[in-house]
Amino acid sequence: MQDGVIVLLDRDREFARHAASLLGRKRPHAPVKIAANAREALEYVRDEDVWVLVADERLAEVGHDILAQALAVAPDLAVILLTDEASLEKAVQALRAGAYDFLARPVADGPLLNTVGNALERGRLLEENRRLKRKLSGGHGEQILVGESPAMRRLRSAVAAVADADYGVLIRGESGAGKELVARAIHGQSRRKSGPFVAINCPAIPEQLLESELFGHLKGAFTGAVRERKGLILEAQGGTLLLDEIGDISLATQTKLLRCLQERELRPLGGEQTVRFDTRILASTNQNLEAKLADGSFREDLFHRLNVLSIFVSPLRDRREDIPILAQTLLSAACREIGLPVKEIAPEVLGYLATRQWPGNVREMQNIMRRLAVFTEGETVTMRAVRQIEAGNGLDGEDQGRIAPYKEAKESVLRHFTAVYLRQILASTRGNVSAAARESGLSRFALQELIKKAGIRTSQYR
Ligand SMILES: Nc1ncnc2c1ncn2[C@@H]1O[C@H](COP(=O)(O)OP(=O)(O)OP(=O)(O)O)[C@@H](O)[C@H]1O
Repeated sequence: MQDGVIVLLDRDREFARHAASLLGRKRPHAPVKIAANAREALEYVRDEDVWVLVADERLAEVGHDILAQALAVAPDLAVILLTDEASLEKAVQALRAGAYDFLARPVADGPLLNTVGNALERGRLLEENRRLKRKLSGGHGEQILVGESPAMRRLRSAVAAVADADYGVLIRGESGAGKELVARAIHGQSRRKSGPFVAINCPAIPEQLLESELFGHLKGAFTGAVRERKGLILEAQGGTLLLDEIGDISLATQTKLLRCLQERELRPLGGEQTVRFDTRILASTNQNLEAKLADGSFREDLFHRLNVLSIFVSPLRDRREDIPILAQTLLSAACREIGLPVKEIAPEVLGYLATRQWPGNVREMQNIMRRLAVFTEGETVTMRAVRQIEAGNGLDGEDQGRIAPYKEAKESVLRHFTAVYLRQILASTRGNVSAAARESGLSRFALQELIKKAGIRTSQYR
């Protein structure tokens, strides 16, 4: 993988040329540019993915001006100042002004290579950091309950009312209606908000493992327990645990859960000692628990423990006025998730979505918006795109039902893939083609050709 650019700006042209050739040989992953003056250096910083600027402090004209200007454009830039004398005062001045380091003349090859090498290493770490951040964004961090229908307003008031009570809350509603989001909102508005929020989807865990997931186990507690495990109730210590889809847990686990909720302490599998915990337990279900109470498959005493307070999340069909704002919010989030510019939804699409059936509720809408974000070519989502998506075809589906010849179908897939890929990478490098070339492993020229062919304007991403 290539590093970012190194820019050299020195009044001593001879030294600049020597430094460029030395760095070119010893730090071959970083392109080196010699700037003729401060203005040109700043242009490089603005237009290219510059990681390191080695600048003559005297060329900076008025003191550290170039430093301030360069850092204003690229706050992560490492500026190495070349000073005329090695004095503590100089060093302190430069570092205070935001320089990464300084080198006193005459600059020997060793210190130059070391200092620039360290700055490049820092650039790599920053880049990696940005990459991880991009990956992580789109998590549940700032999600809020969107919607202005009376049902949604009532839901938000209910969340606010129960948030601080610290009792159990049973959150009911159809699948995909937003029960987990409500649980997160309760946690986020409670005094436990700085503690962890943990959710466990109970039916997804095999019955014999659920107890150890919840209460933890000691090493050797059962075959396969090769090391001690804490259990989710303790992992959510100081915070909130959501038991998602509580309806189907076995009577044995129900009994253990009830005891632990009553005593506020638990005993890990294979352990003798009990451990006290301070975790708020919320539960959700899309089932008719009353019917389960009646046929004895759910314990009444546990039901009352979990259901001290109860919140109902209505299905999307009962709050259709929320559909347009939800659709736009979910589409924007999906675009951000994959690093594309935010798209708009055409009015006739909003009209259609508002009348459509939503058996999978908000989750179904989220899936559709994610697909539309990827497969919509322009800035606006049209009915044509929606029809393609709903026909289970994210591609050029003008002739539904027709099987295209292999070559044509492959090209169509490739064209879509390339367009999505280019948009994604340009968004992540904010339209910087050199950085995009580096990240993609393509040459700048090849990338530029692809961009041209796809009819994408890079300026749109700056
Ligand atoms: N009012 C809302 N505003 C914004 N996003 C929402 C809203 N309701 C649901 N979502 C989003 O829709 C998706 C499905 O919601 P969630 O997982 O909370 O549903 P659920 O009822 O817990 O589903 P399940 O019963 O299948 O577990 C989530 O990504 C959630 O963030």
